[in-house]
Amino acid sequence: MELKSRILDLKIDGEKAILSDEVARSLGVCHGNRVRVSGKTGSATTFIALTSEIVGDDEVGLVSDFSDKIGVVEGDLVELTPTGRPNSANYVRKKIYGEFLSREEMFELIKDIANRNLSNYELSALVTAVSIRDMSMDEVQWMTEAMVEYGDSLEFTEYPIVDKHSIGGVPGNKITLLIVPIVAAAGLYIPKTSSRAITGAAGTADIMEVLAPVKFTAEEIYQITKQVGAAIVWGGATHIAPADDEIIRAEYPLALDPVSILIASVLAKKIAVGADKVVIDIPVGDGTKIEDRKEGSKLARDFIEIGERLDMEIECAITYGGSPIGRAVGPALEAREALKALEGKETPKSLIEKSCSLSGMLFEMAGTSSKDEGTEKARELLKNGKPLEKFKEIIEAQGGNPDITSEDIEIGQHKETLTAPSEGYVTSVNNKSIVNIARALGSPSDKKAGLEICKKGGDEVCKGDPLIHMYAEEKWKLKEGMKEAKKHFPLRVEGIVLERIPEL
Ligand SMILES: O=P(O)(O)OC[C@H]1O[C@H](OP(=O)(O)O)[C@H](O)[C@@H]1O
Ligand SMILES: Nc1ccnc(=O)[nH]1
Repeated sequence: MELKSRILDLKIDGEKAILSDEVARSLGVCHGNRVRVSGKTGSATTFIALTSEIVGDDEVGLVSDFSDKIGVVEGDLVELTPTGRPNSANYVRKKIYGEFLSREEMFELIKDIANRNLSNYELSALVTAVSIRDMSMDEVQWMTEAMVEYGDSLEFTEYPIVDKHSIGGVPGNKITLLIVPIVAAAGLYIPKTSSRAITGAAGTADIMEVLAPVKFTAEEIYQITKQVGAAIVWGGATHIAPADDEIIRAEYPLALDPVSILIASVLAKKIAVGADKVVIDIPVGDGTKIEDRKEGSKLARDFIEIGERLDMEIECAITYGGSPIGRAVGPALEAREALKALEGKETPKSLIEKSCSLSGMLFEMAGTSSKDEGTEKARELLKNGKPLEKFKEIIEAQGGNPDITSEDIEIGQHKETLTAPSEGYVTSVNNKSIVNIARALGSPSDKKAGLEICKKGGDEVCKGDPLIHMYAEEKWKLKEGMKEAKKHFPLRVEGIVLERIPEL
């Protein structure tokens, strides 16, 4: 069908051709189908979005980056031909029905994901299918290899290259901002790529972005690491394992992160940066991705097995994740808490302990400290301030301000406090409610939004004591955060006698 082009100066991922309902009906296509658009000098395939509000029945709206690509300008006539699904869409259907993919099929699937040939619907279906059906260890291995294959890699010549990664799922887990400078301060290379938030309120890339840019090419990450020994960047901005970030974009709105995709997601990034010694943090506990410790050990064994198959030494730390790490949740608040810890200021012990233990594991794996002495070495380093200096070097190398202090970090101007409804003891802090409140406040896209937990498990409270300070960049979001907190109260405050049997 021939249609007149209307160029739309928009930025949309995915659907780049906009049709009226009438045109879609006569072409026999619906929202999310694929269509080939051919102009005088070029042609390409894209997805369709429908709206009769923007385009007429003799027109096709083309998003400008797409029209540029095929050399079409406003008013040009273009030919539209509906195209079928790629083979890889059928592999998604296979996963829905619980079938296993061959190596070739997995590579084709991941290649199409990296090249954005699958629609958002198909990606969501894949994530949902794998959440229910899981994948075999062979499939996990092939997915990891394919993610690396269809992306850029770093090629270091000196080893070891160490790395750490958390599977996420526990709010406030800003430990990467401590571990990377601690480890690099001891002279090890650690080119750390992180994702943005997946199920949480702030991923490491979101937090680091408060202090410095995080979008770099693979070559730039290599150069920064050679220069200062470390980097903390967003994996999704590089062309490192690009399929991973495409999948994460489908996971985020569903708050789903199935473990088999998670293993591939984490390890592909580690392999692509050339890491040969890796520590994986597996937080377990109520409201995390892995609620049960046994399940955590099984995941650790799976990580180690895939690591062995791919020539990478992996050790896992099963860590306590039943309540948030530290007190701050949200990009700017977490950046401030991490910086405070590096500055040697008063910060929650659990944050320091977790960061030093995992850094210590890396020291022992790399052979820079003997067994059982790694954690102590990390503590000593932290005390003598070298990691703070190293962190400033990293910030500067990434284009941020190295002179920034924790006090300079701005927090959302709208503030409200959630107070204790009764006297008693805090018996638990609910991870999921904390994340939902922080997201309602605007985190992670509003960097200054988030919350500070004043009381944690075991703390005694009087009626009216502050429990959580909430911060937002916009007033209406503060109200949303408060509404969320009242709907699902994030802390349990109880008396020491929880129940009396028989009741009075
Ligand atoms: O949003 P949820 O799913 O909680 O966690 C995702 C976070 O966990 C990992 O942290 P790191 O890079 O090891 O610090 C990821 O890179 C990401 O930043
Ligand atoms: N699925 C994932 C969980 C945590 N980190 C990642 O990079 N990916």
